[in-house]
Amino acid sequence: MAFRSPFAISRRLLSGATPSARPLAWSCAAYNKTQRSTLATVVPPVTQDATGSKGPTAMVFMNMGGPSTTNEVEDFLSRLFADGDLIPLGRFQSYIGPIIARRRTPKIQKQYADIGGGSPIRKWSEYQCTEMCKILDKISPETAPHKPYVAFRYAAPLTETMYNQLLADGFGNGKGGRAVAFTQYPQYSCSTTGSSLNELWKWRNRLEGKRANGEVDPAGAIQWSVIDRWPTHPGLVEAFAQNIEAQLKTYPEEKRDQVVLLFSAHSLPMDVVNRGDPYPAEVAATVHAVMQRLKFSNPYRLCWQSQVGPKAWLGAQTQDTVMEYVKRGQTDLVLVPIAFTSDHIETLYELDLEVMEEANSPGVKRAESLNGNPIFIQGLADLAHEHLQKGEPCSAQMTLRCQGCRSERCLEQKKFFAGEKHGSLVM
Ligand SMILES: C=CC1=C(C)c2cc3[nH]c(cc4nc(cc5[nH]c(cc1n2)c(C)c5CCC(=O)O)C(CCC(=O)O)=C4C)c(C)c3C=C
Ligand code: FES
Ligand SMILES: [Fe+2]
Repeated sequence: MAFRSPFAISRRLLSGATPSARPLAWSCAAYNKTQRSTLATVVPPVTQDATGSKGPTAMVFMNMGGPSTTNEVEDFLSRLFADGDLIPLGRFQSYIGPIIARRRTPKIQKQYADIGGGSPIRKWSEYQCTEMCKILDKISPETAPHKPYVAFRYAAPLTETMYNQLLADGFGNGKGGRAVAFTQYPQYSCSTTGSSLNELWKWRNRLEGKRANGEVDPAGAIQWSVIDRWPTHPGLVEAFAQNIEAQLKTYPEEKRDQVVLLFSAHSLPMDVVNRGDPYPAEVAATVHAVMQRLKFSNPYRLCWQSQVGPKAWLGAQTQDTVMEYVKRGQTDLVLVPIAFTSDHIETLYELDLEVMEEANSPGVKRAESLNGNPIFIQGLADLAHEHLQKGEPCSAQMTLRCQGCRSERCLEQKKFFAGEKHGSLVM
């Protein structure tokens, strides 16, 4: 079965929205024609070739994704509400999920319409991954060429599509090859990165297991490793810090150091927090590292946004925080989205339209998202390079399940990605 490159599909949808004037090598039709057919036969196992390279290496960016057009909103929400790792609805998930998704669709469609007709996450993910791979080819020739892939959890290109593409491109299928699952959530949550890894593990077993009566033959299978978290990586911290500094410069010098920095992250339901999810602590670690880099120049707080439904969620909420400080007379505030690496509905709609409008004060501003920031993309390449050189399957943190976790899926997935070396430690 022939699969179109997920990147080629995106170019059609976004029609010229790619933020680079240069052509994206991996999405170029000519490149696909020549390179893919070659790749399909020559992907070597992870032994060094005559040039000294152990490549090609597939670099797979994992994220939740978003609807590129308003027509995709219902499918996006249906997948999201079908995900028991994100929204556990018990035995009736497959019935209740689609009902909630359908009822929520018009409201969310309107929000995407208001931010320009769709989520920019696909455009940015493809750009960031492609640019990172170009840098990696230069700084890590021993694992070159690096091939960019994107695997989204709830929107195209889905994990299944990406995996089929990997196989079509000559990875796996008895030929081995190395692939890195690189989460684009800097801070680990079982509801985000954990869910993406569960999905990747599922499709690995389904698609590679086809070869030998459902059993995956490890000899010729893709060799996976995982970049599972990077909350304090210097490239991430530097990019955030520079964006904050740029926004602070827009205030008059005499009151610049009195501007309050409000770091804002997507909230988590309290039952997920109490289960022991690592995300709140890792978000706090990012905030602290950024403030350390800024030499604690300004007062700051961390607050939480985008709670959905009637459950208790981690607070204080971003909107309440802004309104409370404005009410107290603190009208110079810089909002800093700290848990996502590109713009999305939470920044473009919730912060820029809802929060800013309600605050109704010119002193309330937002730091730019990382998007195509070259410092950030260089940071991604450095991080990937460090990972490739280390040769570890994942971080030590991956071997621990949450204290309250009862999920067999989490257990098996973690054992798999922790690999031979650390798999026995998973508990
Ligand atoms: C680090 C980021 C995120 C965490 C943690 C997270 C947890 C989480 N989210 C929901 C429910 C929904 N999230 C929705 C959209 C959405 N979520 C994030 C990020 C995180 N979510 C983003 C970036 C987006 C928007 C994507 C885009 O296209 O811009 C939605 C859909 C929108 C809506 O219906 O309001 C839901 C639902 C839960 C329950 C949860 C933790 C368990
Ligand atoms: S819920 Fe955290 S490891 Fe399973
Ligand atoms: Fe969310």
